[in-house]
Amino acid sequence: MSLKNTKWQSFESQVSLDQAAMDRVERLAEASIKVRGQFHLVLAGGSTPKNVYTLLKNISADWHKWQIYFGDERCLEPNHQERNSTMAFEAWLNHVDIPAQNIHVIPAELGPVEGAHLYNKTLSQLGDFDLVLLGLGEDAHTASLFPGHSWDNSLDALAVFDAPKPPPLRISMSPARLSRSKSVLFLVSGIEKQTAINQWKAGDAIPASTVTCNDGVDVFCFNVS
Ligand SMILES: O=C1O[C@H](COP(=O)(O)O)[C@@H](O)[C@H](O)[C@H]1O
Repeated sequence: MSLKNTKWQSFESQVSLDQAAMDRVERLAEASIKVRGQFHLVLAGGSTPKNVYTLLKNISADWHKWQIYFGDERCLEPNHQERNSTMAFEAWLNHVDIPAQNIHVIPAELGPVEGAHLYNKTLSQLGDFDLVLLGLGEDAHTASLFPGHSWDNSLDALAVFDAPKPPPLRISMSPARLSRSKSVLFLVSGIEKQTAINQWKAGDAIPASTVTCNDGVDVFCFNVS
């Protein structure tokens, strides 16, 4: 995507980044619920968003109007500690009143092919998201879109077989599906991600830069510049 359309914001501390991200989610939820009666949010996995999710469990929100999706999942048993959904449930979703049927977990325990097939069915009935949260790996991957892989952008959910970061079997939303959102927000913390940020800012074709948004992609950074 055009770098001009990427809005970089640096924070002085992890706490201030987490607070700003929580505020952004809360504000967009209120706005979406006001306009369309619902808020469709895609969650990032990994470790970076965990504090934001922990903060979100304490806000006051119209939880029944939230719909939750996952940008990617690792093909492991339900409740496995390495699953992205397990982290989100433990940090946040188990503690608020979002109805279970509004939380659309990727059925990754079925394996990449069957799981992606079923998640494609879930997503095919759906319009655009209101907010997509994403992270950035040291190798510049986002969701489970890894450098050197190719993606079928005609699909919403993709089977991933050879992720270089364990586990190798995963399911990911495609760049096209992640780009179907009113807002996109990346959360990036840690000096180990500096190389990936340099590549992104240099305009290299990295997975993170395949996700676009009409209103521009926001990138919240701490400890990278
Ligand atoms: O494996 C994954 O990694 C990325 C980055 O994770 P982080 O621990 O560096 O924050 C994450 O965005 C993705 O959802 C996850 O599956």
